[in-house]
Amino acid sequence: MILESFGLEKYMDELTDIANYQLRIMKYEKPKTNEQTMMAPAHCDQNMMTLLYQDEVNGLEIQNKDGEWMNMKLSPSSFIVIIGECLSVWLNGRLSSPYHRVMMKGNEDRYSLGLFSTVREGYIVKVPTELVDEKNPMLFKPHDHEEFLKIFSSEMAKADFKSEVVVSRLKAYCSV
Ligand SMILES: O=C(O)CCC(=O)C(=O)O
Ligand SMILES: [Fe+2]
Repeated sequence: MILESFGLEKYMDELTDIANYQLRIMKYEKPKTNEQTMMAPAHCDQNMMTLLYQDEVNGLEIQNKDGEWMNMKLSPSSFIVIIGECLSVWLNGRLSSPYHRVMMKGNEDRYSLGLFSTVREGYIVKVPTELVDEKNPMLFKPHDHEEFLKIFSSEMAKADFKSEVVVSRLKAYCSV
């Protein structure tokens, strides 16, 4: 759908071939106090795309363009699709990657299921020429996403993750 909307259908096979998937089940234990508690700090996903499912215990919040946090109250049969920074870069910034976090209140544990798609090692993520013209200069240099992730995870391992703002790391890494 995204590729079609930008007239980039010819990249479908290439993006399918180079995709790597990781399925993760995440458990968030109920907060220890009655206060609204941040269980996953605000961040943008660094991968291509995330397909997310949360159980009846809500908690996912997405920031809108006005900077307000919106609680995603999804029906139990809904999935949410999150554009990752890597896809945003590949699209030369045409779509942005939403800033999101997990906030919880109450006395129930929360489970979510995420299918994270990324690109395989050695693949150079490069903005398609179709998205670059005089009005739309190339915003990002080609980059090896695995190389970026290695640097990113070592930075994250050293950082105090709870207070770290994980946003636009990739864009800073490969901006022109
Ligand atoms: O559990 C959730 O709803 C969100 C998890 C998330 O944002 C992530 O793992 O990147
Ligand atoms: Fe995320």
